[in-house]
Amino acid sequence: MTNAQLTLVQIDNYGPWTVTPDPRREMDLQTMQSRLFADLAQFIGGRGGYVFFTRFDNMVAITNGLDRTDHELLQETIGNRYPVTISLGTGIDASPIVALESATAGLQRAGSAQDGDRREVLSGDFLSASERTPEDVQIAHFDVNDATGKYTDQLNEFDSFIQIEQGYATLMRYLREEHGALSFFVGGDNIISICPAMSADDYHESIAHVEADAGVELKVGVGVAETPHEAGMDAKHALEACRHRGTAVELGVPHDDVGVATD
Ligand SMILES: Nc1nc2c(ncn2[C@@H]2O[C@H](COP(=O)(O)OP(=O)(O)OP(=O)(O)O)[C@@H](O)[C@H]2O)c(=O)[nH]1
Repeated sequence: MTNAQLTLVQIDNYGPWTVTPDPRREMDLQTMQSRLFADLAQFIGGRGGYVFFTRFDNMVAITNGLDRTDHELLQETIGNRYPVTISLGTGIDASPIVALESATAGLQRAGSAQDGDRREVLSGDFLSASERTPEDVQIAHFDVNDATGKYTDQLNEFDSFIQIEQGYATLMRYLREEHGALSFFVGGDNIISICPAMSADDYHESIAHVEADAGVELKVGVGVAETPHEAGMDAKHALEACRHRGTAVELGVPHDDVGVATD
């Protein structure tokens, strides 16, 4: 059984800040948001977690392996270096969406995202070392089949983007509704999902649904481990196994099983 620790990252009072005293230059906001995401990715990724940019003012992380002290340090270092602060809510559950619901509830109980005096909230629980197991995190790494040949080398960038986003929209909704999984576009033609304990059949059905609904063909590699980094690396190796074997779904392929490089 999986046991995901999710962290909701919310920029405090960001809406008002973007227009105070006057609306700020959009490219300055984009620069700040993407630098903040880069710093979160480095901090959380360096400790074995994954963070996704989602809407930038709110970001979702899977933080198995990060404890309360790590979260406090993250708030402190962002507060020291940025013109904004962040609140963090955590939740733990076998179902990723339930974990995120409880992470969200902690912040919502403390006040609104746009309360000027609700700052640097840290709410929720953390997995203790003794609770952690090698089955806690299931990561699925989806990739569009031959995106280069079908889209990038054929269509202009905007029409390629529409195709990829349609596949993403269909997949994210299906996995959310059928399995309580959380899916994030990570660039190119790649989608990474935080999943509960799902079977190969579940993944085959997900891929079939996206092909039928959006006309986008996917393959997926899946990894299971104690931390997002380890599960995510196994998922990438499993995706390489799909390419080598011509399969649509590969689960937990050992690194040396398909003649691909190990990390
Ligand atoms: N975030 C992320 N992006 C990747 C990764 N691998 C590839 N990409 C992106 O995906 C794009 C397409 O690469 P591929 O998926 O390898 O190419 P493809 O044409 O779809 O070919 P096949 O996947 O082999 O069918 C690249 O230009 C990158 O932007 C990855 O591991 N993570």
